Amino acid sequence: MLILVLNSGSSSIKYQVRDIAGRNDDGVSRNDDGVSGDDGRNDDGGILTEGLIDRIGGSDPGPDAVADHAEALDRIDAAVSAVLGGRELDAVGHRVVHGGERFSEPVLINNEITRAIERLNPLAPLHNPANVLGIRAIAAKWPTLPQVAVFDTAFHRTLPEHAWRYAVPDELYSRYGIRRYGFHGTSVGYVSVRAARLLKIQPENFNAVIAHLGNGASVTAVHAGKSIDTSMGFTPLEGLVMGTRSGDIDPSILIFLLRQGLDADGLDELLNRKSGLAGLAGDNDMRSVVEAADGGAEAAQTALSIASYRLAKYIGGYHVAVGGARAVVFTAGIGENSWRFRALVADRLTALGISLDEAANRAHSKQARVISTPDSAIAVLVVPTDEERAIAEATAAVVSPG
Ligand SMILES: Nc1ncnc2c1ncn2[C@@H]1O[C@H](COP(=O)(O)OP(=O)(O)O)[C@@H](O)[C@H]1O
Ligand SMILES: CC(=O)OP(=O)(O)O
Ligand SMILES: [Mg+2]
Repeated sequence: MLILVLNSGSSSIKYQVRDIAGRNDDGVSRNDDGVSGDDGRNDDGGILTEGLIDRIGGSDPGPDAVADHAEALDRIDAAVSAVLGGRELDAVGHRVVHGGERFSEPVLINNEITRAIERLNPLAPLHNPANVLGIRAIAAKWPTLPQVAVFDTAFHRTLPEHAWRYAVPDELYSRYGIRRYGFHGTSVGYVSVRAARLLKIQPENFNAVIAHLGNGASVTAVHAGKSIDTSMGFTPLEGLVMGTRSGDIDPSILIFLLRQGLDADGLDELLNRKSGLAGLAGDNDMRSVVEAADGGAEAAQTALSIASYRLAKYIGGYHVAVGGARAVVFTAGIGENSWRFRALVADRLTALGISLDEAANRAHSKQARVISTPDSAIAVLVVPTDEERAIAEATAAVVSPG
């Protein structure tokens, strides 16, 4: 079964065409939890083509600059047509960031579902609009092709009420659905299973803190394999310091700024697009921020310090929430690639008895691996995420169940 997966992030679209049946023909079985192999190994079987179009709408207009998600989709269409060579796609699986209260499982998309996803746009302003654009572009091009939505929020449906409810009158929840939803769930669920297997722990017995650090960043407390708390909330703005998002701030700051004359759009722009690393250091890309910090730029050094401190505080809290984590796991763009940022975070966790193996932390690798010393009280892992794979398998299951 040929599945095209579209993963529209805020600054990038990752795409992949996977042959799900081909993988099974190769003798690799699909496990119930959607992760093949029991040793944390990355199994790349079945990928026909894949690509990443990043720095969409970025500030530096290079020769390969991509203006927006629509232009990115045109490029993807050309690349995919070239490898299909006359074969036809069986389905498209979309990463959809916000599923609201309604969607807790992957669903087959129709016009009504697309409109429901679109109605959630205000709750994920950097993401759902891009997701909807992708769904409509595919429907226009291949009107009969089944499309499936796989939601970032679904993995967090296990949050207990003390974690999902905000301390505000119930009307805000009952009338507007204001609660913690949590995001990056497809990634965190996948990474959690792989991390557990790497440590030879049954995934359903695994307690861990998982940090998904991309342009958007969140950290999740996993207890017995399930999400019990997570740093993103009603929208993907709460929690950690991100590329362009502030993460946690005192809500009174919004009230103060409203009274100063800033309107809702202005606040949205300020906190979702002009804050985080971009607001502190003038650049949303971790590579540039680390480079600037190394070059002596104080604003970049301060930005790294604030971001690593914020994450370390959450890790300490979630270690308590899960009743003692067996592992702290880093994943996504920054988590997988920035040894500098991992070291800054780990340096703040010595009170938990965490110690990094410096050489292992610095080593370049695409493999899931342990980067702590053997005597570290909690194992520290880098586990590459594979949202596309998880989405392809969920899509296949919806399109041809059983
Ligand atoms: N080699 C690297 N070193 C440091 N940071 C990196 C590296 N590669 C990617 N990143 C960072 O990863 C982030 C993007 O992560 P990604 O998971 O692709 O984000 P998203 O899916 O939200 O677009 C950016 O901040 C980028 O700078
Ligand atoms: C939910 C979210 O922030 O996603 P991303 O990290 O892809 O921007
Ligand atoms: Mg991402």
